Amino acid sequence: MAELLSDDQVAQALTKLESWQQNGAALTRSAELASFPQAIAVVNRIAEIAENNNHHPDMQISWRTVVFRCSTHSAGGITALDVSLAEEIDGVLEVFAQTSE
Ligand SMILES: C[C@H](O)[C@H](O)[C@H]1CNC2=NC(N)=NC(=O)C2=N1
Repeated sequence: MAELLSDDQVAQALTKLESWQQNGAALTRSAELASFPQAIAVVNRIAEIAENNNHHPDMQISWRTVVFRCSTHSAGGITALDVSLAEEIDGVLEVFAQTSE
């Protein structure tokens, strides 16, 4: 089972996850996409990644804005799996940001 990260380890991870913050037992970020269809495309791509990794974020869609929340339910907090998932989410968002310019 994935081990909970210490506060220092979370802080260290956040130095490389500039769009993310810690909210209690989760890492969270918000992203505004170019359109609602783009937001749905991002959610679908991340769903594929999450399913492949068997580690799933919470995703709240509000028109073009998606809020992501990464926490390891089985551990009750933030683990390395959440840091990796946040990095993957940032990668997807970078691809969609470039295509919408
Ligand atoms: C049975 C299945 O492997 C587990 O429920 C997985 C699925 N996806 C998961 N996702 C997240 N974020 N946390 C988990 O503990 C988790 N567990």
